Amino acid sequence: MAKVLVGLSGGVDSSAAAALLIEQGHEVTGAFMKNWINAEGLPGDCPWERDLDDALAVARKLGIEFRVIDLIDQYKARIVDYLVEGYRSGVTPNPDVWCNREMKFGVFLDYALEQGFERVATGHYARRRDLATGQAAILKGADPNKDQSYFLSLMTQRQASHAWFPVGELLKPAVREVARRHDLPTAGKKDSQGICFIGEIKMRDFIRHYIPDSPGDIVDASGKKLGRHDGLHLYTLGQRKGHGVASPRDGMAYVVVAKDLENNRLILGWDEASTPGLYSNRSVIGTLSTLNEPFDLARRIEVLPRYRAKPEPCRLVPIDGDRVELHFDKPQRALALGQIAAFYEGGRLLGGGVFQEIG
Ligand SMILES: Nc1ncnc2c1ncn2[C@@H]1O[C@H](COP(=O)(O)OP(=O)(O)OP(=O)(O)O)[C@@H](O)[C@H]1O
Repeated sequence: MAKVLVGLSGGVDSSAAAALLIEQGHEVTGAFMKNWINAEGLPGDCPWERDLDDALAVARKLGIEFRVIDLIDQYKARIVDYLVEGYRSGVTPNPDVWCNREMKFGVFLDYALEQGFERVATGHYARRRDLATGQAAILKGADPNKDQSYFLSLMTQRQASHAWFPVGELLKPAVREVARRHDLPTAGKKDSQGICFIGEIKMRDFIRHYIPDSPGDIVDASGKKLGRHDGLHLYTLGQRKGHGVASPRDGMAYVVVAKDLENNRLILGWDEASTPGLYSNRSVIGTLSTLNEPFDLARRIEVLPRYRAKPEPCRLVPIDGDRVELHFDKPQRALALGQIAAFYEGGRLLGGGVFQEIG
């Protein structure tokens, strides 16, 4: 039996995680992290109060202690600032990955350990295993449609050793069944959308609140003007929609192939393999983080260059400290600076890093 602090988000997954731990005989406390309360009134729905009510109702139903932990300042410093800085500098940040490392298994885990808990559990779809070496490994979740191990790819061994993911062993329908069995008010609640904690606020509205528009020209590779953009930070490499330029070629879309930061120009090209800049089979990965041991470079591994991507065979070559060269077997479309690469061997998560150079 262990003393566990469960992150109750007010969703069905974390509710079921708490119920499963109780069934297994652990001493469970629930906690809601108050990270983002939309104090600045951004447009969109930020349902944190509803989520807090739901989390409290679940804890009551399960008969467990419930705490609300105010992490607003830490969330601002560790996630919001990172997000805004990333967009300001023209890269594509991934707040969900950083949130696990910095918040749920960062500040929240530190709080839990200080308070005498041995573990932090969440409703992530991932599996944790004890290795013969005494270390903890993270595997993909049992439900291939829900696997969230990608978001855990920057976690450290210390963090993983204190983590539990009870619903990761189950398929989603079975998770809802656990919630129904315990008559939890979240059993039928629909899955949340939007970025970590910011609820249903659209990323574009979020960015616009912090970074003023900076309009400029949209051009093709030859420099011919195709239209106007609102600011380079509002576009992502490979983006097909939202740039407002209709393609004159049947069945062939215009996509974002580059950002010319110096001249504030957005460059579009055809969505095909021969378009310069759109496909690449080499990149530099920085902030490399490994879960169990440094990568054995002789081994063939796979990488997810983004969430829900297909695993791609790849090879790593060390550069220095926490940087490696990543070579894909096949050229990849629209790799974006700032995004996270998650490395796997079969179903096991090896670690991850940040795209720092492409091509
Ligand atoms: N505000 C929060 N307070 C406490 N824990 C949280 C909070 N937000 C997320 N978590 C924890 O992190 C897990 C993954 O978060 P994510 O936002 O991906 O939720 P989810 O997959 O929609 O799960 P859920 O159905 O539990 O909301 C949650 O299952 C929960 O354990």
